[in-house]
Amino acid sequence: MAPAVSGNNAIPGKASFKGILAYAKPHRKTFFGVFGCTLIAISADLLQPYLVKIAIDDNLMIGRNDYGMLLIICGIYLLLSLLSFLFSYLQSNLIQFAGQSIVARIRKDLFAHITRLSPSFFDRFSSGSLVTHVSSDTETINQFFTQVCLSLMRDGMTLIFIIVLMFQLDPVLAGYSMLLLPVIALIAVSFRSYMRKTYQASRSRLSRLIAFVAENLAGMNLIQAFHQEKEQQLEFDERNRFYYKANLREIRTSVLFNRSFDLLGNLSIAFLTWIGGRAVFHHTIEFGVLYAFITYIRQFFQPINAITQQWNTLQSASVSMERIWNLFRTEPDVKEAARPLSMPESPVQGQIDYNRVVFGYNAEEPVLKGLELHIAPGEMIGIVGTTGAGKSSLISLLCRFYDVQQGSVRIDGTDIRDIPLEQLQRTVGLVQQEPYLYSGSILDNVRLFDESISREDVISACRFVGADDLVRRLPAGYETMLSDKGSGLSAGERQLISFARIVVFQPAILILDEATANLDSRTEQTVQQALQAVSKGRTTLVIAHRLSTVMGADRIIVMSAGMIVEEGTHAQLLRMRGYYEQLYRHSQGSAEMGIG
Ligand SMILES: Nc1ncnc2c1ncn2[C@@H]1O[C@H](COP(=O)(O)OP(=O)(O)OP(=O)(O)O)[C@@H](O)[C@H]1O
Repeated sequence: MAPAVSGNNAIPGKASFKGILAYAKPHRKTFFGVFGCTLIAISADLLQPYLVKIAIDDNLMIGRNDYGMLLIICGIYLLLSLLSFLFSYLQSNLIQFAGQSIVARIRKDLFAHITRLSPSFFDRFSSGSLVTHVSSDTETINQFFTQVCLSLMRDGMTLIFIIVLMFQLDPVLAGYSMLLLPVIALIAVSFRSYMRKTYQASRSRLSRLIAFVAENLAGMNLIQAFHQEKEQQLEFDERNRFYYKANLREIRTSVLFNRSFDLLGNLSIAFLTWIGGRAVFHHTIEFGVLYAFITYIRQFFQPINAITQQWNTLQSASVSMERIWNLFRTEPDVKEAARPLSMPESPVQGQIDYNRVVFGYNAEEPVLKGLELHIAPGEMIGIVGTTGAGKSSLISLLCRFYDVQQGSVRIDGTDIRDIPLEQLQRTVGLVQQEPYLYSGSILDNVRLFDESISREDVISACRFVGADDLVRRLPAGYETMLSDKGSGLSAGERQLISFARIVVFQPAILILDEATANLDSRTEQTVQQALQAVSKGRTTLVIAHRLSTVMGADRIIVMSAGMIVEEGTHAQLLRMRGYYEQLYRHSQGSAEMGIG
């Protein structure tokens, strides 16, 4: 499995925190609003026990029996409750609005950034871990704003207010209560590191589980074809069990922590009732003060507990921030030139030069070793060779999925690294063995959602490649919706749709990667005809395992171990009696035996 973008043990860096916080800046006013609402809601909440204390000490206990005053106190109490309700509601809505907006923006930028990354990045990172970053990591950041920030603000303020009110009521009792602070801090700190570990273990196991499911779903047909269901099930069970155990451990720790806090809270109430009760007996404090104190001490634990409970979220948020920030910092390997040059000829002629190209997926192991290849405008080149010879690598370089390590690839004399990426993408059209079809209509799949291309252009392109009849036979014609990479169409039909794309977008250079390898001979014929039609007037490179696909090419190059070992027309190569002739004889044998 590919590793996560950054390890789970990543130390939350300042840079990542600052970077993510920059997303919160436009919402400064909202955060001020939240602060204001919190201040009003807390004040309203905390004044209530104080009111009861006034009612007890200044009215009930001294036998004043002032009904009017009692009624006013009850009225104010009710009003404070309403205020607290209203401003708490406002505060929650405001913080949710800010959090959701921030995260929606991060998700948008993240997705845009991922789509700009080079194929080498996707070689390294599994789609499963990327799904986790875009979905759950951003959600954790939302929790950071809506839970951690809110709790720090609300519970932090509550704590300060309670301490002030306690000292104002009775400094001695308040002093006793403060004795509890170090005990609370000790418990919080001792649990902290353990909780962090359990949390991280559970997160990394969950991300491994998600990645496994995503990879399995993507390759389900292969798993079923090779009867790997049992093996995969065993592997899944193992990962599932690991996650289950880690999750249970995390929950157990968290419950133990919370219950210890409850226990401590109850012990302190007992302690205060003892000390305060004695003081009431000795008339050193009033009964209302003791009542207010007991109420405050209950409320005293709540914010501390709430803040420490946020520790988990803070931990996960810092890990998520670090991972997302690392992703943002990942630069595409293939970059736009600092000063891009446009190709001199317009329209593009389609001359291609590979000049002493050295390339490898890692620098130590070159796949192409000083390759030299020159292709004239409009020429059709067939590329053949054994598996792993470097055929796909050759065309990946022309599409600039990767950059050469030495030498250069040029189109019409311009190094492709100097050509603006968008112009290069328009110049080089690629039809892969398994053309990618999007969820959407046939119409949109041909014009790649480019509304500036008319329906008529799409229809005439389909007619040109011989796909019009097949599209019209579909239930909704050009509006037929394809789902799941066009699973309703045959391989040949998907191929024809991708040819129609080429006709619509008119690239000067066309690349076909084993485009007809999967087709039956009748469909192959249709596709061959389409290929002939599409390749007319443009430089075409065709990689084929079936020699029949490239026999008519202007030139065939034969590759082996990253080098061109033979080249010429079909007839010339046969006359050489070399590598190509062997391949040809082998393919003839296979055809006679009904293979390939
Ligand atoms: N993304 C990649 N990361 C690392 N190595 C790769 C990658 N793609 C290909 N290779 C390696 O580079 C070498 C050349 O591969 P390439 O796909 O270019 O050969 P090919 O001739 O197209 O083979 P095939 O006919 O099997 O598709 C092989 O050894 C292959 O294992």
